[in-house]
Amino acid sequence: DNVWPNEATDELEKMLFEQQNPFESSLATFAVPCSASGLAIGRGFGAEWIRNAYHDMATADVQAGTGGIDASIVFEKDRPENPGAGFQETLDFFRPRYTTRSSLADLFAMGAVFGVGGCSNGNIILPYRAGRVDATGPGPSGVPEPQEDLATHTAKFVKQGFNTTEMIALVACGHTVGGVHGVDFPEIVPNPQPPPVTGPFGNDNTVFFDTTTSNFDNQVAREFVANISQNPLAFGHNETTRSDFRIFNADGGDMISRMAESLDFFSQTCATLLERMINTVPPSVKLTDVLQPLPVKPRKWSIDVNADKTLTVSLTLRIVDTLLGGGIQALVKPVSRTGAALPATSPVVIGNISTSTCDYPNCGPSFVYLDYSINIPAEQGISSFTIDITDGSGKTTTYNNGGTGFPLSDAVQPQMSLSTQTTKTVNGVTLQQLNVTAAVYNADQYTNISLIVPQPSNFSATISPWVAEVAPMKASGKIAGTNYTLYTGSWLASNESAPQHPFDVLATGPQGSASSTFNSWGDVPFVL
Ligand code: HEM
Repeated sequence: DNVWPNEATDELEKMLFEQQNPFESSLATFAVPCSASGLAIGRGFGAEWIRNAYHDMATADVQAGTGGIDASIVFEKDRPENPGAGFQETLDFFRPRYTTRSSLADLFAMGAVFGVGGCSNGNIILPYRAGRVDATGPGPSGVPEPQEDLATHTAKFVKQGFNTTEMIALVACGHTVGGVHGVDFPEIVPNPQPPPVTGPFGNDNTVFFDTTTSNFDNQVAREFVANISQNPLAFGHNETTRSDFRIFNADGGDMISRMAESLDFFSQTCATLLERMINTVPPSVKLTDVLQPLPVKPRKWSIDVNADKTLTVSLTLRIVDTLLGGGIQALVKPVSRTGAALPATSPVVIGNISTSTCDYPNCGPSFVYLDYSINIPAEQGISSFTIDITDGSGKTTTYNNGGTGFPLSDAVQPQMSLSTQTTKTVNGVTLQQLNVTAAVYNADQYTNISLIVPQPSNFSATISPWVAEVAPMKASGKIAGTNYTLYTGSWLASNESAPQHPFDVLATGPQGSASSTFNSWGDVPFVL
């Protein structure tokens, strides 16, 4: 069921669909337009991300059920089969989004979705599933290299799960964007190529695969079949490295001709094969259903316990804009801790209403963000809400998150205005410190209340599994007239490059547990 919350998909759903949102920079934006980038001349993010996904997948052995999209490429960047800056550039770009709720392998797969979507201007939208598991070290080698012969390439693709026809198609799909960079392949593209081009990020001497390098289209096939191709892997001066020539002719030229003849056939073939490519994972890894945008999704929320014995629920809802029909009639109906209906609340509108749109066509719906400030007696509290949305024709529909309402627990809540980010210098090293105060309802029932910040298990590894670093929290006062107790705890980073991974507050005891998870450091004031 497509309901909220869902730890496996919530973060990824946000990155996939909220492409131009007012809260944080979008990953997709960098692949749009396909030609633009902050990289050296001749390089583009879309092309790099597609190649990155293929090289990550290429170490798969589908028969043995190993490898696939597992981010093992980050441990394999120094291999001769992986030349060029593209893999490091891709890693640098996606690593900041690597969390307990978004594996690097899932991010790499999403990079391919953005590359294909952005470069095809929305003509090809790869369905996206989550759940890939990151490798903890390198896999066996397996990426095809241009100087290898056809038999070697065919065997490598079979190992990856693709027959000869599929190999031809997949290579054509990959080599419709980007090109061969002379700095990395001087034996294919002699360095320097006249005329020399310089730019702010340098020139890495690229010869593109086709004349529409920034379009994910069938031009690479059309030019190949017409014998007027600039593709250095097809007609380059170095015959040994003409791997595209050998591969495109592997079936006598049948498949590449069909791809050249019809853009629709090309697009459908690439959609099918690239989807299979990003979903190549060991059988032990279970991918989720294809991610669909939630019609209504709590985007940000917090609950403050006030001195006047009330709670302020601050809630930002993300709503598919077509549901609202241009208006903002969307009434939130909170439900108390015991299940009683509380007064309905309209959105607060100050200034312009925030929206989010796609970076390329067909990526998904546009959204409207509505803010709510809901005041509730602390004694009643909140457990969930539903929302009544009235569309442009005046019809009202209730959204109840698949029947149960949207859960919002007030049992454990960080109080951001009482929390701080600071630094502490230990042995000359400046370390980050997070000081969190949380309000806990009926705290007597818990034996342990702690602040949890996930951190890399190995700071010297490129990536490593997360470990939960746990800092105890201690009672620091009661909020008079309520059943809330404040708990305070501090987490000190163990390393100067500690990532600001979202934090949890967890209360456990013999009668059960309660938590507030995945809180953003950005909501905690920084104090010098
Ligand atoms: C026999 C199989 C293949 C060989 C020998 C091969 C070889 C190459 C070479 C030598 C380059 C130039 C890289 C650089 O200069 O940085 C390249 C670029 C590229 N390849 Fe392949 N490739 C193969 C299959 C694929 C497949 C299956 C895909 C994806 C589906 C793919 C996607 C790309 C992309 C997108 C680029 C452009 C990268 C950029 O411009 O930064 N390749 N390939």
